[in-house]
Formats: sequence, structure tokens, C-alpha cells
Amino acid sequence: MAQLTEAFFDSKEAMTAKLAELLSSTVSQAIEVDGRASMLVSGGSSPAPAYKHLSNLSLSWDKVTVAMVDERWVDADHEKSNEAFINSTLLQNEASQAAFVTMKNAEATAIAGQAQCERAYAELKAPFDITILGMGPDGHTASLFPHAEGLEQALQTSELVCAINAKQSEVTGSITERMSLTLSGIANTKHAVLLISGDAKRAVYEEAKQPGSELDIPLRAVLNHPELKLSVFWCP
Ligand SMILES: O=C(O)[C@H](O)[C@@H](O)[C@H](O)[C@H](O)COP(=O)(O)O
Repeated sequence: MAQLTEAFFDSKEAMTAKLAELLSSTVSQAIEVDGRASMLVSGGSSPAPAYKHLSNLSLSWDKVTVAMVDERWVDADHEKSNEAFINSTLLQNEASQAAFVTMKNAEATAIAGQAQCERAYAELKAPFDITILGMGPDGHTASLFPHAEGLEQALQTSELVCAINAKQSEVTGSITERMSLTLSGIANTKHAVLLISGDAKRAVYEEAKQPGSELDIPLRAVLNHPELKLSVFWCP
């Protein structure tokens, strides 16, 4: 079991304020101690306001490297690109000084691009200072989708990233080919924060805490990881 702490907020605003404060203090402390900071980020509506708030803070952004937790295998100018989302929320204003390491590369498929992505991620400051995770109503986190092609490898390998081809669903939409942090990649952090919004996802989270298949609910593998320090933030 991960070292789990749970915080239940009354509102999205309260969760955002706490997340922004946590991100800013983590980055500042890492820079103070190590001279640099690494921050792994997810897409999704939950972290967006905290990213926007953070982008206006005058941290030493030139000492910060931001990288994705997961990405669709689409170019950075695609409307569904998580990189585009991070560019338009976090990497603005003061934070435009931060370095960004992309998951997507020029290879035609995620499988073909995996080795290059792994090399790029192996260069990041590790363990990562902080990793922000979201979860979907299907129990996916990062791009660890239930019964996806590549999921078993992503849960077993010691590599940081893995190509995933998700089973198409309402949650995935039509773009199922992705790159994701593996379970080891998710655990390669000093602190992970999992953001959950709404009662339906809370129910999935509670189910994930119960014993059962990690392939049915991949979040379960993250919750089961013995070395991960994980804070769960929930808001209605
Ligand atoms: O790449 C994606 O498909 C999304 O980023 C996705 O994984 C998201 O993180 C979760 O669905 C949580 O979304 P919310 O933050 O909107 O709850």
C-alpha cells in the first residue's frame, strides 16, 4: 500500500488553493536544496486553475523542468494534446521560463517513439520533486487504461515510460494511442498528488482501494505501490 493521505475539500476553489500552495512550496524548496526542480503534470480540468495561478508566481522558473505524466500520440498543436493544454495553462507568464520535456517525438507510433521518450525522461531530475495525477471514471490514471495494450508491461517494467493503446471508450475518445509514465515512473517521485472531482470518481477511488484486479482498475496498482508517497485531493 502507498503511504496515503487523503484531503477532502469543500470546493474546487479550496482544492485549487491547496494544490497551488503545495506546488509552489515544493518547487521553491527543491530549488533551494538542489538548485533545480522537476514537476510532472497531467492534463484534465482539476489541475487547470492551479496551473494558471502558479504561472503568475515569480518562482525561479528557469530552474524548473516540467514534463508530462502522459500524452496522446498527437502533435503539440493538436486540440487534444496534453502538451498544448500545459502550454496554455502552466507555461505562461512567469512560468514561460521553465523548461519543458515533451513525451511526443517524431516517430510515427508511440511504440516506435518509446525508446527516445525513455531517454528524454531518464535525463530528468530524479526522483521527480512532484507528480500530479488525475483519474478517469474508468479508473485510469496517467494513460494506464483498463485492459489497454501495454498496460501489463507498464505495471511491471522498471522503465519510466511505456506506449499504451487503450481500448476505445467514451473516456478515451477516438485517440487511443498514448505514451504514459509507467507504474515505476509514477513511483519515481518524492510526492504524488492524485486529484479527484465528484462523487462518481470518488466511488471509483474507494473501489480501487479494495482488493481486486489492477487491470480492471489501474489506479489500484498506484494505490498498492509500497514506496509511493501519495496525497489524494478530492472535491465535489
Ligand atoms: O489525458 C487525458 O485523457 C486526461 O488528462 C485525463 O487522464 C484526466 O487527467 C483525467 O480524466 C482527470 O480529468 P479531470 O481532471 O477533468 O477530472
